[in-house]
Amino acid sequence: MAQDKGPRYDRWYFSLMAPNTKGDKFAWLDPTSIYINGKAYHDLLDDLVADLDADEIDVIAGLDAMGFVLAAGIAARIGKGFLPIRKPGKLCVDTDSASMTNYSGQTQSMEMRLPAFAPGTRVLLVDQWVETGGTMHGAVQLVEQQKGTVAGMVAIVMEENDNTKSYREKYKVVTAIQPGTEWQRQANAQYLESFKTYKPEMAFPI
Ligand SMILES: O=P(O)(O)OC[C@H]1O[C@H](OP(=O)(O)OP(=O)(O)O)[C@H](O)[C@@H]1O
Repeated sequence: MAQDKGPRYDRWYFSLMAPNTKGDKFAWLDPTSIYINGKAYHDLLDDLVADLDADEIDVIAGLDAMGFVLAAGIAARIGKGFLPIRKPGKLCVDTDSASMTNYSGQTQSMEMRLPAFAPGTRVLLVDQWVETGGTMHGAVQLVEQQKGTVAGMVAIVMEENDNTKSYREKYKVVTAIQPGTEWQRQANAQYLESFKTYKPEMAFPI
């Protein structure tokens, strides 16, 4: 029997996200379990693509590493190209660099090929998850350094804080978990009630 998606504010695939079992050095959850299951991954892409206007986007930038998975999926769905924004030292071509501090508290750089696009190009930024917003800040800098325009931001969720509030005010932000919902509240608290019943088998592909 086909899995019912559930309402937009309470999609079934949200509860496939896995809790951290490795402690403080790691992110508090792992959304990649969604990607294992074809129905879940495509229901997620359906939700993200539904709120995008392809006519307002020239290229989809994915943030290293797991942002690549969603960015490439969205690019394929809406017929756009894919631009990787990478962690440092990965690209073997000329690069621009931007500094950012993420949830771990460490300041790192991010890199994008130079040049990547013509001035005025509209770039959609896609990441898996936005916690502090630091990684997105690095990506915004890279786009603006090459005189591109940020066409919007996409993630499974954007936790709510001062950084991300400014993103919602300034850009079109599309998230699977939407503001004002119980799932958003739990994401802000960095604990999902679904962790209590989560089992890896729930995401198995068959
Ligand atoms: O909003 P922030 O505090 O910057 O955190 C969000 C970033 O952290 C996670 O990636 P991570 O750097 O752990 O790398 P990964 O994609 O390789 O798992 C996530 O996918 C974002 O890229």
